[in-house]
Amino acid sequence: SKTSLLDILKKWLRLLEEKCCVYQYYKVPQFNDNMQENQLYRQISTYLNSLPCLEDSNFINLFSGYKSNEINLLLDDSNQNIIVVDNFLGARVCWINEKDDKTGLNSFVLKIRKKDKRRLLRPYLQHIHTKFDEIEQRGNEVMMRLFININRRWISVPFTHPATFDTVVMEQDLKNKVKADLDTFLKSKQHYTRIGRIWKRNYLLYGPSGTGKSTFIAAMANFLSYDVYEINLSKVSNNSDLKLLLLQTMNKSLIVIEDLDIYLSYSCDKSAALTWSSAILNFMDGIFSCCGDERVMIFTMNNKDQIDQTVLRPGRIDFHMHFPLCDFNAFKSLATSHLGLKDHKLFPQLEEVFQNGSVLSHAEISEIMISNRSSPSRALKLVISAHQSHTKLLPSTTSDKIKTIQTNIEANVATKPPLWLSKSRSVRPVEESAVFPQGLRKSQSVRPVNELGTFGKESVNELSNFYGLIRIRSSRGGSRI
Ligand SMILES: Nc1ncnc2c1ncn2[C@@H]1O[C@H](COP(=O)(O)OP(=O)(O)OP(=O)(O)O)[C@@H](O)[C@H]1O
Repeated sequence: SKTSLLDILKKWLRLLEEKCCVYQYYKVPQFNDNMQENQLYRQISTYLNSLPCLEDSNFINLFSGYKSNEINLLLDDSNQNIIVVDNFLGARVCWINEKDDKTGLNSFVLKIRKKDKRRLLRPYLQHIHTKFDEIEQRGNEVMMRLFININRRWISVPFTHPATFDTVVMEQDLKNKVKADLDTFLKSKQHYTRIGRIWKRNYLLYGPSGTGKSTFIAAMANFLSYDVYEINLSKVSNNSDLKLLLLQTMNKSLIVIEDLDIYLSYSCDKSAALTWSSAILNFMDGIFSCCGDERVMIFTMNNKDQIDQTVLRPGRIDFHMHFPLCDFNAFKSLATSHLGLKDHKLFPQLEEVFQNGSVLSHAEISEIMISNRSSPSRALKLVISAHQSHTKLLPSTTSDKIKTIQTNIEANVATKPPLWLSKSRSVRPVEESAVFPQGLRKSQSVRPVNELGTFGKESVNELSNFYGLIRIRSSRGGSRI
């Protein structure tokens, strides 16, 4: 046909042109010799992926987009010799994707006619830079990204965590302090340069599990509109991998290491803790930490007492934030947001039980409220009873939780009846003839005791159900170097 003949002709013309006309080639590797990401490579990749002519390229990946009916075309950098042809100032420029067989690293090769090079090269690269900034700007408005490490590389997914400083329940003063600290940090580029310090800020968030540390990190990211790089240390095999990961992070980002105490705690494995300490110290303020600007590093821990205190000294950690168990004020905020309660007749009683000490995390109270949304009174009673029974809800497996609570109940039932186990709000009267453990009398209003003097299957099921609703983070394991 006419078109295919035209195509063949064009192809021949191109081949002829390549033979006769001298082209200039420019290679843009993805990484430099120090394995630092070449920003130009990133800009070109983003730019090429935005070109409508991408669909004319010889090999392209198709992905479903963010919206359900959207299809995105993306360069496949695992394949080599993919050609994308662009037009700039009336000239034809050609990009070829190459992959080094030995190292497996990618690069882009720009091919332009020699006669065009003076006129085109600089304005074209400037054009790519400007387009990249525009795309990033748009992207940031639409979507931030969460990066996670797979060994020595990052992969990313859209960051869509809805937490904000308004939704995180904590002391307002502390929230304001953090906001002010971040605001000052953002405006302080010149100050940091003047005093010869790297423009970064390190935070330590510490406290029991489920008190909102990770949620607060998400709120900080949303406040700053920064991408988040979450380093999973169990996927990092040594100090240089950690450096490499740091080198590949971008400016204006949050770099997070969660549960650092697991790796640094002397009580577990002293030599591993020492190795990690040195790696983390380098990471926090070593010479490598100066690559890049405007970064906030966040470390979380359950307990900061069992680790080498040099890790926590000023300069390494600039801001310490304690996340305690849920107190009465926090409880009231959760009751408002989760149950729509501003006040309740049980609040005075709740205030009293909280005064004797908090035993539940925000996560645990949230779950009680979420699973009893249809009955706020029941949710409040469960919180009261959990405090009264002084039951720690921390064992990691459901069967352990059930065992723990049963033991607690059996030990305490005579003095502290765990009413919160009862599904019905009214307390069932105890039969005169029933046999009760530990001399329980009928005047004591507790419910689920069977003839054998133990909690029946039904009660254990209730426990299972109750605990099943509590989302406690999986046991905090992880391999070490
Ligand atoms: N202070 C809080 N304000 C609002 N919600 C909270 C708070 N703390 C916990 N939550 C709720 O509990 C869940 C778990 O909290 P989160 O993961 O932030 O706790 P954590 O302190 O990071 O726990 P861990 O130490 O186990 O990582 C969150 O999804 C959130 O819904």
